[in-house]
Amino acid sequence: MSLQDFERYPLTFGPSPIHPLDRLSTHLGGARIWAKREDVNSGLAFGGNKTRKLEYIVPDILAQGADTIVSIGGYQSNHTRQVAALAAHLGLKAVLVQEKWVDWPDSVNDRVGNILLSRIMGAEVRLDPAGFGIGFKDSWNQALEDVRSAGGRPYGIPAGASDHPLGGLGFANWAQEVAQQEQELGVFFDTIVVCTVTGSTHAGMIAGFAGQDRLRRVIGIDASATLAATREQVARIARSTAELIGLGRDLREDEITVLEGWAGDVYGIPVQSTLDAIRLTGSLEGVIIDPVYEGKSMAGLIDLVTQGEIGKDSHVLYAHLGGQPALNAYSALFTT
Ligand SMILES: Cc1ncc(COP(=O)(O)O)c(CNC2(C(=O)O)CC2)c1O
Repeated sequence: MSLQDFERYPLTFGPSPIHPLDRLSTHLGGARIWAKREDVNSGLAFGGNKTRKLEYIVPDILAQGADTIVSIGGYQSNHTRQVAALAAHLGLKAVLVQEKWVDWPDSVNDRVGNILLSRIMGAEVRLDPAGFGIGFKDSWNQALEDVRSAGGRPYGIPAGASDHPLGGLGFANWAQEVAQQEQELGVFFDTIVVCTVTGSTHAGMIAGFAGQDRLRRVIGIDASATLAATREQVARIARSTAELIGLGRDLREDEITVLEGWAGDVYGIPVQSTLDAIRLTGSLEGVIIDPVYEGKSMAGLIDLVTQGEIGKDSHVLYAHLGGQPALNAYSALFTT
């Protein structure tokens, strides 16, 4: 089998754009930094990395004749918002379990940003007091059972669409798309930097790039603050995806890199480096990143470039995976 053997249901406009971040690169005085923009990849409710993953899951949803998609995330989950958009697009129902993944002192957490959008798109939003975790949750299983009991035909998508058998294909395809765009741009991105939480974005990239001729580093920046669990999940999904697409060899340990240091103590709570990265990227490039995910991966990129871990001669590609709607739940951090 190869990636081309898997049906993809297009939800994106086509290849997501790649552009240089030259003011940021000059400011940091090191590698040339570029961004690949999943935050503008689709017309479905601001798109994002999950929309790419869902392209490979839709054929299975349709083949199973499901009438309701059931998924899970935190109150400000970008994933569940993208599932709501997909359900609306396909004419299906959506049941979204939104757990209290972030103990954030703002009264609007469950009323603005992503959860607001999901409600607008007609999803059934179920608030649940359970805390953060990237594994399978009882609340999700219960939601599936409830749909069945009501006579519905549910299709379950786990958190982040990561621990789904097809969850890594979207970003294995992303890796092929990057190789194509490098030809057009006349550049080679020796380093990729990506935020990692439930893992299949990063894992798909690892599997996709592993089959290419030129070696490159794919650096995951942990934003889960549950590093061991995320490292295990990335490795497991990368290996299963590599097998699905017929890589034909085992992945080496050095192909699976998840770095800690920018997640802070708990998932979903920005730390100073997160806020600094958000303001720097915003003020130098007019590019908006969020406090839960991309602000943490950009903080990692900034340190790796300024410390020379990513060399001055490198071209580093920053995966901007979306996430901006959640900023509305963190507005108290940006009052000046
Ligand atoms: C904007 C953004 N950037 C990076 C990530 C991390 O991707 P992975 O979960 O595939 O590792 C998310 C995930 N979000 C989750 C969600 O529920 O939104 C799955 C956690 C993301 O939304």
